[in-house]
Amino acid sequence: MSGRLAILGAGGHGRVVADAAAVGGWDQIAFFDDHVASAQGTLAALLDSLNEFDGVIVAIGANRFRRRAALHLATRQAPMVNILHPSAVISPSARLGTGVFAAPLAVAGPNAEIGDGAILNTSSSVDHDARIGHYVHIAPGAHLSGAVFMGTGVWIGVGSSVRETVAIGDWTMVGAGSVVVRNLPARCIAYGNPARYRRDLSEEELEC
Ligand SMILES: CC(=O)SCCNC(=O)CCNC(=O)[C@H](O)C(C)(C)COP(=O)(O)OP(=O)(O)OC[C@H]1O[C@@H](n2cnc3c(N)ncnc32)[C@H](O)[C@@H]1OP(=O)(O)O
Repeated sequence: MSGRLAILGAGGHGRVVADAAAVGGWDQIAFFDDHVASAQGTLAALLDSLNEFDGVIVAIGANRFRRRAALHLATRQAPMVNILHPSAVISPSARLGTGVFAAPLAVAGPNAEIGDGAILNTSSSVDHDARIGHYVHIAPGAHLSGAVFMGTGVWIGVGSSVRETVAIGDWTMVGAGSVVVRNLPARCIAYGNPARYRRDLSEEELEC
């Protein structure tokens, strides 16, 4: 894919997405961010200049903020695209939503379903028949076995693994290095080996 790409989010994750986009052939890349002075402009500026871009992706690591921004852009018919690093291995039978990012060495297996705005971060894997909801983040080095189910906005911490067929409810955060062997409810924090429910997410955490 070549052309002009707008990335909303000029932080560390945005730069990872930009690297993948450049390797993948996008030749002009502009950052937009409300909080980074070096960005070309704010979200408002991006909304005003959408017709200058061939593609737009939201590169905000926090799942709720990424979702909010993507839904806002969708109301303005932004040309949302997926950025898949050329070293990512996506099965031909996997189904990807829009605004998906697959980092270097990420894998999505046969018949996997990856929701809008999901992040498959560096060297993570999502195996066959898994269903990954919208705005999920699979952090670097996390591995999901076959036929797992992740609700909207789930966060799987760096280096974690999830046993086959396990289901995790919306917005739940699984801590770094966890081993998930049982289903987890929505809107909670869980971690450890085996991963256990620790507490519910606070209203404040659910807002960020
Ligand atoms: C490219 C990128 O960088 S992507 C980013 C990748 N980063 C991640 O995946 C990080 C995921 N986040 C975590 O693991 C966090 O520790 C969370 C969300 C699980 C918990 O965060 P908090 O609620 O703030 O917990 P906090 O740091 O206060 O720790 C509370 C206790 O839990 C323990 N704890 C926290 N996380 C873990 C974990 N993953 N495994 C085991 N114990 C943990 C702490 O040691 C502490 O124990 P103590 O009370 O005995 O001292």
